[in-house]
Amino acid sequence: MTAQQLILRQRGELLSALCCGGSSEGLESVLDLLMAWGVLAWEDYQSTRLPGSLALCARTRELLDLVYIKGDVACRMFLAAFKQVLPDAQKAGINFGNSCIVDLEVQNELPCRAIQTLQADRPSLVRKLRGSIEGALEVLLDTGSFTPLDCDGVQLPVYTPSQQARCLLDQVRSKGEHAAEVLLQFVEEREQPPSPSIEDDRTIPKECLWYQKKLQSSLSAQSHFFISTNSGTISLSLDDIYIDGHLELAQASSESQPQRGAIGLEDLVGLVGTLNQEADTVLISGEPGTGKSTLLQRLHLLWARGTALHDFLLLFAFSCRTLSSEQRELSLKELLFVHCCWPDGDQDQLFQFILDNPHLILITFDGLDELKQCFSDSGQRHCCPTQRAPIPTLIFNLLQGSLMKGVVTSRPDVVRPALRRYLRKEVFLKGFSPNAIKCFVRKHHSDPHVANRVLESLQNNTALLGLCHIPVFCWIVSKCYKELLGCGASEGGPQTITDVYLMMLQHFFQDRDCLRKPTGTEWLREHQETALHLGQLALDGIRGSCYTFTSTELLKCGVTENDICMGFLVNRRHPSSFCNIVHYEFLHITMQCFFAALHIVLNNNLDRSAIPKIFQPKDRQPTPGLHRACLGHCLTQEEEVLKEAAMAAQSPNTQITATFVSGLLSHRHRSLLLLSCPGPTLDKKSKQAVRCLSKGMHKHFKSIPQPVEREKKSMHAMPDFVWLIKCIYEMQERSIAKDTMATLEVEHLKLTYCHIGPVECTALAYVLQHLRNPVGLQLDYNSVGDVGVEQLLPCLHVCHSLYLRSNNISDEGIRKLIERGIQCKSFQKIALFNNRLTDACTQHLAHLLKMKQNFLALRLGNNNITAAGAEQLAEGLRLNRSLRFLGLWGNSIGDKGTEAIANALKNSQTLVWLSLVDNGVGSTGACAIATLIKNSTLEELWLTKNCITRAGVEFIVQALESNTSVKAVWLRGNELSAEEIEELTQKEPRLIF
Ligand SMILES: Nc1ncnc2c1ncn2[C@@H]1O[C@H](COP(=O)(O)OP(=O)(O)OP(=O)(O)O)[C@@H](O)[C@H]1O
Repeated sequence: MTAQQLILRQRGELLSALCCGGSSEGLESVLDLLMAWGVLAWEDYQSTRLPGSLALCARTRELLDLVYIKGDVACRMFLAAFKQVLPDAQKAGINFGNSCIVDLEVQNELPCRAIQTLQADRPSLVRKLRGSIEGALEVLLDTGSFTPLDCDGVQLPVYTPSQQARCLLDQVRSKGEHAAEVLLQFVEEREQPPSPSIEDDRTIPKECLWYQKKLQSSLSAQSHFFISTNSGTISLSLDDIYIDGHLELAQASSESQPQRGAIGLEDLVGLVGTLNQEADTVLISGEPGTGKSTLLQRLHLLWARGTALHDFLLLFAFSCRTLSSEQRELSLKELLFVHCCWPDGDQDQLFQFILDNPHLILITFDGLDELKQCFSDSGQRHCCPTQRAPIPTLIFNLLQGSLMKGVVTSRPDVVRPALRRYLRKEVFLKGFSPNAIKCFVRKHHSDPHVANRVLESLQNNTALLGLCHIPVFCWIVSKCYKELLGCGASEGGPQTITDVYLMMLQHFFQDRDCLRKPTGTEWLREHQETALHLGQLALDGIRGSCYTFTSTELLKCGVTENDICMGFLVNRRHPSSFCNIVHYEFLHITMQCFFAALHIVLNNNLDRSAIPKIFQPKDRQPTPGLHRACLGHCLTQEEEVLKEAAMAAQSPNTQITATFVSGLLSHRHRSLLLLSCPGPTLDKKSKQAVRCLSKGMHKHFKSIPQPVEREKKSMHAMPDFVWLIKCIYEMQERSIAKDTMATLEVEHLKLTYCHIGPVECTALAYVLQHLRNPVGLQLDYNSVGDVGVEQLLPCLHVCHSLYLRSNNISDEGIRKLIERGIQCKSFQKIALFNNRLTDACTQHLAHLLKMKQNFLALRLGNNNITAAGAEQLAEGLRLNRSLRFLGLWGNSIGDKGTEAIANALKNSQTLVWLSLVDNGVGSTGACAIATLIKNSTLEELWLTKNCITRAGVEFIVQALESNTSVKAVWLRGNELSAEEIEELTQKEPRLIF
């Protein structure tokens, strides 16, 4: 089949592979390559971009048409580019034929002009520039090649670093040859001089190259897992399961530029997102099970294969969990060689090379939260690489950058300001996107029929779909697909995390019982002993922050060979032990928490205080890093009990355990547990848990300060608040949610930066829907996403305002939100600043404005709305009689969009605030705004950072002559000279420049 036919036949698949996930990065990278290879001319490229409003799918279709028309060679090149750019999961199932090898003869002749070089080297220039946009702009400004306005255009906060780099290249091209030369020279100068670099093998001792090979093969081996099943042991490679998770820079690189950009693995140790040039540590933080360890393993594997982290000669990988069990003091040399990889040759020579070339060494620490001590920089300063120190001291000094570069992963709870000071950058791992879930399921099930059925059941159960954003839950759901598909539609399928883990428990137990499957709910009773043994081990571990166990510890808890064979424990050979000591771990820490919870619920002889202890809120904890021993001397006996409880709560894993306890004590699982535990005992435990939850919530409510005069009563949720809400959700008892919410009296509920994803949204909606009076729900700067929005719908009727700034929401999420919002009487305000909205959502927003004549505020700043979207929005604005605030800051509606909006609003008798900041508005737009000013109720008008000239401002001045309501018109950053500003301010003091 020819390449042309392949493209035609697979148009749908190619389209969905390039568009799935909503990110244009795949398409843009394909375009970069096609331009570089000379398949597309500049004009062709432009046709896939113009008009700027084209949605991703439309642009992709445009490209497919273009290459098809260009003939078979172009199609071959397209397929080659596609194959090169997209990750495996996205190109699965696509037939590339054997025609997709790049035909180098088609490439451009060697470029002789700078502009041609920009095109020919586009893919590598994008890579090089994305971490140094600011530097490049500075040089272009200094040489007069760029104006400040050009710079602003490139640095639009909605752009990811790669998009900024492409925009920069396009802008430079439009400026001509000189600008292109300046940029190329800048790039050349930025490239690191090759001082003892990996490229120059001759300067690297043989010893190191051998050691590198050894490290590489050890890390490659670690990417293979051996799983025992009934039919024997199967080997699974990381390649077989890995799907890219969503990585996001935690903070903006500069205050004025709130980067929302998702980044790729390659940017983890690159320049992108650098906050502190002096620091050498990169932190990857993420909630439990979001895939931090897996991501590190992937990074290690790519390094071992030579496909990533090219700048590092040696990579040392450590697990804090394993290091925690090391009691001895070690030197850096011992840490590297004993705990990671033993050198076969001359150790001293190798170590000296490491010390002399720290820039070629990368150290990774997985699971900082699993160290028994919190990070501290106040302890012993340790700079001598051969001197011994306790393991935490050694790690903390490495993280402070006194020795070499490092990457560290951690759950966010334990990342404290002391550590942040030493971070080069912080990156959040946010789990799977909706598309990644699909890819994961498809990769997991080679039978497409099964994969489709699993995906279908997820679509029909959005609570479960929400859970699947956390990879570990996605893995369980995929693994237990038979149990999942076995749930009839009427039963609804798993809804809570506890449901998912119970499903897994049943799956593992029944997998072993293949010859004699217990029926109905008997499976747990059949395996009660195993559950109790493993539960005891798990609980002891959680209490002592211990996640690896020796055979002796297993024995102490009564764990038998048979229990081990159930598959919940995996064994790991301790790297430091030459004496072959085997350590056991639960498959995942959340599984350890689940078993600990199972033990608390099933064990009839447990201490009465077991449940209150695990529900102890975090603020009762001792200062982080404090040891049992230090507290012991100075406390009374009563305080000792409190201390015990506080210690138990110290680990975030205790909270996860408490969440599972709540779930297991839910009425829904009563019939299952009754076979193993007497009813009265279960009732007692359940009452205890409910009491703890209700006490915890009331403590929160009591802490709400009285509002100052004329301010709303507002509650800023503490992290424990979200956890308590999740526990209530796990219990699935509406009466508890109702009773709790009956006493909450606030007008505003603030949950910004609380790591709220779809799972938390499900729980929030479950509880908040019982609020007595509507509130403003502020969820800014979380990871709600489209699935989270859908989960929030049940509580929309009790939200008068919904704030969802920076939440990775797309048009689809907005469509669903509005569909429901229209039916909610109290719903009056929405803030959607910095999401992924395009013109495809404006028709829905217009519909909302038409339908809701009590709607007050619509804030859409920093999205991708263009003139076409503004025109659609205007349809709604024209028919609305209530809107007071309209924010469109940082979109690109231009003059045309401004005319449409101004026209639609010119008879508004309610609008008091309008922002069109940074929208490419020129004097034509200003003229339209002047007509709006004439007879409107507007009080504040924001037109900062546009391209309005004096002529445009004159229209506004004239309009203001007959208007008394307007108090201020902000015009900073437009195209006016200092003299013009002076003169216009004299004329109209309400203009602010
Ligand atoms: N990117 C991924 N691709 C495929 N599967 C993944 C991915 N990330 C995680 N998983 C699955 O989820 C499980 C848990 O992931 P992992 O242990 O990496 O999470 P974590 O964030 O390190 O959790 P914790 O904070 O509890 O240690 C893995 O064993 C794997 O099955």
